[in-house]
Amino acid sequence: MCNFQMKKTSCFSSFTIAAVGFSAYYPNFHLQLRRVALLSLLPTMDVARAVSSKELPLGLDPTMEEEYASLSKLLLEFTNISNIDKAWVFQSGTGKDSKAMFSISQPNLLANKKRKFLMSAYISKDGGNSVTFQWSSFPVEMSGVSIIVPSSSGSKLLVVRNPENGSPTKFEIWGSSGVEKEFHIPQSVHGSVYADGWFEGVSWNSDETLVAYVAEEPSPSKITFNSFGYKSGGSTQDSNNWKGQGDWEEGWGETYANKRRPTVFVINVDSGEVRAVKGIGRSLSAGQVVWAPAAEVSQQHLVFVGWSSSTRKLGIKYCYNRPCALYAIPNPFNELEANESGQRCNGLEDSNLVNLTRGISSAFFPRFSPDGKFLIFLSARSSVDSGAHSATDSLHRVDWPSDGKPSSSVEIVDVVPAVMCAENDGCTMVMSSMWGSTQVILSVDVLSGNVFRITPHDSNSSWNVLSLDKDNIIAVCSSPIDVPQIKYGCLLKESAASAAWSWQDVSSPIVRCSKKVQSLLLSLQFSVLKIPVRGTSEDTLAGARKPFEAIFVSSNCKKYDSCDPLIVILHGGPHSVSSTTFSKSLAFLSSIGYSLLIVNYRGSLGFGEEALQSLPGKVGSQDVNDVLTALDHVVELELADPSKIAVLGGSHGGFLTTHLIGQAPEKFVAAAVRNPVCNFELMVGTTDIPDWCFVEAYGNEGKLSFTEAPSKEQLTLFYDKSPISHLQKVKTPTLFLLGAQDLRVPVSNGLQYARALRERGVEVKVIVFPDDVHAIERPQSDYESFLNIGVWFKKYCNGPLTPYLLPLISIFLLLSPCSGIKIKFLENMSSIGTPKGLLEVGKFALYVAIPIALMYTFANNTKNLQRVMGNRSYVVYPPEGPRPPSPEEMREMARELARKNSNR
Ligand SMILES: CC(=O)N[C@@H](C)C(=O)N[C@@H](C)C(=O)O
Repeated sequence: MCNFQMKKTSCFSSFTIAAVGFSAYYPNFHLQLRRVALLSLLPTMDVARAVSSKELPLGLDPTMEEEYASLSKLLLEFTNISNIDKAWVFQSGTGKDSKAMFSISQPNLLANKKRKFLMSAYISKDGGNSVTFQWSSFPVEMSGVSIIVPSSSGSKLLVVRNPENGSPTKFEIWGSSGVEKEFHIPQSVHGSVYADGWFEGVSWNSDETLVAYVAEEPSPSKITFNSFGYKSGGSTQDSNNWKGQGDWEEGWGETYANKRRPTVFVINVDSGEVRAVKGIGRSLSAGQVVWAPAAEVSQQHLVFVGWSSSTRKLGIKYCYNRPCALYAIPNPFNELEANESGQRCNGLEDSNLVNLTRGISSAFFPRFSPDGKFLIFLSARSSVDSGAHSATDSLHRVDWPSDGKPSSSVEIVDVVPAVMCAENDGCTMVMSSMWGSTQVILSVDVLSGNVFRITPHDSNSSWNVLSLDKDNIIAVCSSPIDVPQIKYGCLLKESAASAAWSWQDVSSPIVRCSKKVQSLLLSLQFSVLKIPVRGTSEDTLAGARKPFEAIFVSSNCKKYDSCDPLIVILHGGPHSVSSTTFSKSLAFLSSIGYSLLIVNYRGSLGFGEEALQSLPGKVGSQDVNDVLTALDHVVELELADPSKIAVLGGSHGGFLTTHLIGQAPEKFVAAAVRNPVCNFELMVGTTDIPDWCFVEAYGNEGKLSFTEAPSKEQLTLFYDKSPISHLQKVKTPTLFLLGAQDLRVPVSNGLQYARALRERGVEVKVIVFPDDVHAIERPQSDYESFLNIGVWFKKYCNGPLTPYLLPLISIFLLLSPCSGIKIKFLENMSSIGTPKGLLEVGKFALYVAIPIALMYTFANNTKNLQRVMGNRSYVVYPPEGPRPPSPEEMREMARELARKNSNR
């Protein structure tokens, strides 16, 4: 097994490779007072507000206040669950045992930041395949830390603290007994170190004396004015002068507002000297830097990814379709070559800069094999060439020259090409990757391209690599109903073809949840449903005819005769995927009495390129129909009650949600959207990715017709394909959650649609988060969003009166109208043998039977009982009566249904 590590998301689609120091680090949030602008557009609420405006805060629905309070408590318990972000393993001197360090995060709601901490464990092996983890007693908080990266020997730890308010960036070098060195790098040298998970790259060289990293270039000097006008030469700012703005410079869009160009620096960790890597022209944004192997340290090169931007920089977040290449450049501490570079290039590209991947439109996540023989990288060329923002990635290899001197004529070998049509033959992919709706761990032989799925084939849970411990794997496994669990995987047989892995549960104190959350999760079940495609045409390629998937989460203590309300959940992109990974917010929704139908409609990642590419040009129809097909499927299986269906989606998922309430207005009792795309025509002129509107609306030819100045005809098509064109039919009450700083789907899209619904008298509630971007994931905003989603759906799916209705009707029937019948019945007792008497007996039986049946249904419906009596405590009653269908039974029912459908 190759002992270098790669991981994450979607081998059919987008792999990412996580080596040391490269993963989802959360930017250092600034402490802010929460300012949530809440704009209620609900006309019917005005009366209620008039009554209780003194007592209730703005936007709180008086009829739902109790619900709001109880759900807010439960949501806190879900929110507090920790997340394992990364792990590193260090070998002990004896080589037998090892030590692991885990980086963990947890929302800190009061500070509105992520709390980050480290937890260590000593791993001892018993000689067989069994391991024991001895954990440190407490985690250690890393406050104000942007990045931590241990050196490969594990003897040094780099800690980077990014500046707030223009102060210097702090670099700390820690040893086992404390801080050994601390360096402050002023803004005149560079700005913040990139810690975004994309441009980000931090790499120790082999003798652990230098660290290469990516940071914002220093601010350019600005034009100065004083009371005489323009002042040539500039000066520091004081009360006698002021700085002009100068030219506006394009940025990389969403989440990169106000970030300066990423470029490469190297710091000497002994002296603290920092050198910018010379020779990278201004038209290149650089990221993901790593050291290349070399026979001598003085000859070392750096390899990095360069994104060229001679024209407009289009948004790069979630967009793998931006062309990029791998470059090699000499180490700036190699005096001779660096000085020559500096003199030669003068800010332009240098002849020492070698483009290693000329023959391919995309190359990123470079990693070297431990023996230094291979450079492995990913390519999103399917995305670049088609224009789809994310598509099926491929894996490539370059044989690194033995003299360590890179050349642009290296041959690029395809190790794992993009998968066109997903097959179920068991071993198609690489590393940690999406496999349909589940994330699996795969191993690949980079020479032969052989790929093995090494996580259990019968597991519907999602698995992710955290770190390698020599040839063993530390992984994390979770599902919609199981919080993340650490697993330790050992290779049982070396023979690659029959590679078998044993996976051991590692007990850990990290991901603990409250007893209440545990008991709620125990009452849930989930399965992955295969949904047969409806309405294909002759042009539909094989990969787009295959069933797509939906994850179905439901209560396991429910009876056949009643269904919980269902929330249809729709991911964005559209080329992303909802996996079976644990999600705190979705687990919260399923725990408060909803079934979830999480649809991976065609176009999602993880199902092969043909299925994915079937969507561009057909958004608003093919994806909408897939969702309706999935919905009909669960209704036919009697897993959902068609009168209690809500829908929730963000971004493109919000596009689908608003399309669904317009195109199928009878089907949904409530909807909630997060930064929804409601109007392409408006979006195309305001978003950071106008090319996305062209590709999704027109299909792949949209890549060619993309222009910054759309024609009247193009704008008309954009309107016609948008949810706003179905607005007149909408009647579903809809909750809008909007981030005011969203550059991807600017807030105007959601606001325009919400205002138009209000104008038509549809119930609408809008919450705008003033400091949030597209993802609305700052802790307080995320919390308030899902609390409101829970309450909104409660209000419309099972409003406060619903659970009381059955017993009320029963009592009414038993007591009032029945009395007359009872008297008549008694009066007619004498004539019981006559037809008239028999009629009265019949009527009497009916009037008694109906309420008794209603009461019986009500009493048997443990969920209703729970809602009436247990809303505050969330007691889960043990199941009574027949068991609900198990996931396997559900699958069998689905197969049966598919057989019936195909016979029709
Ligand atoms: C490419 C992209 O950002 N598309 C948006 C419209 C979108 O749907 N975004 C996804 C990634 C989201 O979930 O926010």
